[in-house]
Amino acid sequence: MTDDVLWCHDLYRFYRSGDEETLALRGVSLRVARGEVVAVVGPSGSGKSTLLACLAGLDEPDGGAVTLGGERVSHRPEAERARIRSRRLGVLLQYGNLVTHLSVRANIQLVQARAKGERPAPDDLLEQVGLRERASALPRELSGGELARAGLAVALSNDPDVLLADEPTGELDGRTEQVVLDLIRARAGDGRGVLLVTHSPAVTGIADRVITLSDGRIAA
Ligand SMILES: Nc1ncnc2c1ncn2[C@@H]1O[C@H](COP(=O)(O)OP(=O)(O)OP(=O)(O)O)[C@@H](O)[C@H]1O
Repeated sequence: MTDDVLWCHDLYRFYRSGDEETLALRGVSLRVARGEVVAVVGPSGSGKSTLLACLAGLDEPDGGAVTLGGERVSHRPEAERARIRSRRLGVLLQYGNLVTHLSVRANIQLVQARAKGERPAPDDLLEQVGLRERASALPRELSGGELARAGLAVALSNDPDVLLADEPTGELDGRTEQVVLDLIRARAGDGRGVLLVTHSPAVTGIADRVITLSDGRIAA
């Protein structure tokens, strides 16, 4: 029994277009232990988003394996990957994880309808991110900072073992950034884990470990 809440071994991902082949991941292995926040940094094009998508089971690696909370997600049919994601994973993506025609509260309820087990009350989640008053708002009615916090509430609404986030603080002002970072850091308590992809020193500042990707590999 491993203590790792997220684990990947020897991940490879190739992209082909015509005769061109890009090796986006070249044998990436990493682990996130329970209670740990890990940040992944690296220059543009180094493979960070590809790695995040493979870890989330949103993309299928060409080689290697991924496990989430001890369950293998790689090399499984999409329906099974979706089931594991809905129970174990929260994903916060740079370009939003909200359904545009649903209110913030309805977005949370949508994720919760697919998840099993203990689920936090939507209004409690919104209270935590300081958006209780905006529960009925549509995503387009929110400011950038409110949208980031709503995205975090949605990512946490299935009470996930693992939170994966791509540039979670984007363009936020300093105060909102701190609120979001405090919530993410707190998320790694209770035996859960967080993996963040970022360019921001403020974000790497909350990490227990920082991993550098370079040209699809983990740099020494
Ligand atoms: N769908 C795709 N088809 C072809 N090549 C792709 C595709 N997605 C990514 N790539 C290539 O794979 C490599 C890794 O891209 P990726 O988006 O993972 O990097 P990144 O580190 O997240 O970059 P950034 O910091 O700019 O977001 C790049 O060379 C990119 O051009």
